Amino acid sequence: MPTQSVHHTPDTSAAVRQHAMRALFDQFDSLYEGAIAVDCQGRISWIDDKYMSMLGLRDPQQVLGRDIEQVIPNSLLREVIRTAQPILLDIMEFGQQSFVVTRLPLRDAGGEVVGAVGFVLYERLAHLKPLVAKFATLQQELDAARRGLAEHRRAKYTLDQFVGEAPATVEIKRQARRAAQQDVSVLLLGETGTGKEILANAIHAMSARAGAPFIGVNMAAVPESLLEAEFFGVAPGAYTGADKKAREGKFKLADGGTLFLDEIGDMPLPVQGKLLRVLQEQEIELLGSNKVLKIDVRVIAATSVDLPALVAQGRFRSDLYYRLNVLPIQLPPLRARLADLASLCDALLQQIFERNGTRRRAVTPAACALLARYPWPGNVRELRNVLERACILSDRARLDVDDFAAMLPAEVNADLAAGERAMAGHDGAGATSPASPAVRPYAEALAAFDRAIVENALAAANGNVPAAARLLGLSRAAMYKRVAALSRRA
Ligand SMILES: Nc1ncnc2c1ncn2[C@@H]1O[C@H](COP(=O)(O)OP(=O)(O)OP(=O)(O)O)[C@@H](O)[C@H]1O
Repeated sequence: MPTQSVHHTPDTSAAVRQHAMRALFDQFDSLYEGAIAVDCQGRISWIDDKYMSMLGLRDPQQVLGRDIEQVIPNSLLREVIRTAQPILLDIMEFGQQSFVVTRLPLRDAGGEVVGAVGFVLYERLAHLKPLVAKFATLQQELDAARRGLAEHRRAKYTLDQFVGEAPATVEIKRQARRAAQQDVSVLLLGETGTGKEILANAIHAMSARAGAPFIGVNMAAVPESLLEAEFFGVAPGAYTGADKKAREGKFKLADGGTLFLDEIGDMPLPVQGKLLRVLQEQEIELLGSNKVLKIDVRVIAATSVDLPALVAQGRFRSDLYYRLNVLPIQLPPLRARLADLASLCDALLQQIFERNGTRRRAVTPAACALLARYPWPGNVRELRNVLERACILSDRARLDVDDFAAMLPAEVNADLAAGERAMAGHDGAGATSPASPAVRPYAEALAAFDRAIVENALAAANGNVPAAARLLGLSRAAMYKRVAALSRRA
């Protein structure tokens, strides 16, 4: 078949184009729900009646001349002017509604962008409905994920979860309540596993910041090279080859809430300087940009090391130490509040029961007496580990002395046996005999305990230090320090 071609003169082309434009405009006029135009500075220059009624406005004078974002916060008309490019199809949120919109730049006779016009096409285009429905589902999923994340960032613990009634524990709780009422830095001091993180959570949960996030960073767990990015965030494309997207730092995530800095003694000196500046100025600078962000964060720091000693050695900045040490709270080790042992066992066994779903256990008074003879270098965390292991190894509902004996150093059991013999008068030398093998100078006995505990754990872990640290509920750093100290003493 011969192909037929139609030739148009320039005159007929222009006429067809004009006709098509008119038809398109007539069609378009009945299709859109509202239209708005802005000038080249993003100020509203025109709005039609339909858009006015969608926005609940009566008089155009209420909006004419105002910045577009003041009336339609999510408008991208300014972006259209900046790029001189249309956004042909988009979904724009307005309050609870989602509008399907199209945005076009407006040009003058010379082609210069002099403004932009936006149309709302919502629902008139039936084939967009599945897209809108999909968008609504995704939006709901995103909202749910955001709620979940916010929930996750709330404080996990309250003061009720800080178990104990010993006078020292009651005093700590009193200090925590006071700290919650004051919006100042708090420094929690205490050996590993004494409950510093629980207390930090509880202070946040009782403070005016309770509705905002509680964000924790453990200085010992983040490699030094990543700490700054972790804290302050990264600007988009800050590094070549790195994430092109911006990454929010912990300070930004904690904005309005509390930032918990665990093991602050492990913070490298350069980061200490930056932290001090942030605390003083309450603003952060994203890595890879000179953009400064205002933030409002309360810091609770914690340490298990002697910070003044680090200051004296030049490993911790004294100005930062004073800045953090506004309100210090000293958490005593478990061995100094043995009156809490029974209620701690009870609460921890309840937690283990809830988590593992096995039978609910208790500890006999005799077993509690045995546990009280152990100095607990890993404190409550170690107690929890020991109870958890006993629950795995024993079938008894009431855990007894022999359920724990194998887990504790021989010295603890020997002391108990000697004590029992002495009480029963079977050692031939009388209950108060000074020659009893169990009695020796406190420091010497403690050192022997320490050695036995570490050796015991190392043997159980086949010499693997991190595994032994886990068994004892100690941090790896704390365990390495103990092993080094023992080999120095040996
Ligand atoms: N008073 C307490 N009541 C109940 N549980 C406690 C208490 N103190 C500590 N724990 C438990 O012991 C474990 C260690 O507590 P936490 O992490 O708060 O200690 P920490 O002092 O922050 O330790 P680290 O210095 O090693 O980070 C957690 O499982 C916690 O639930």
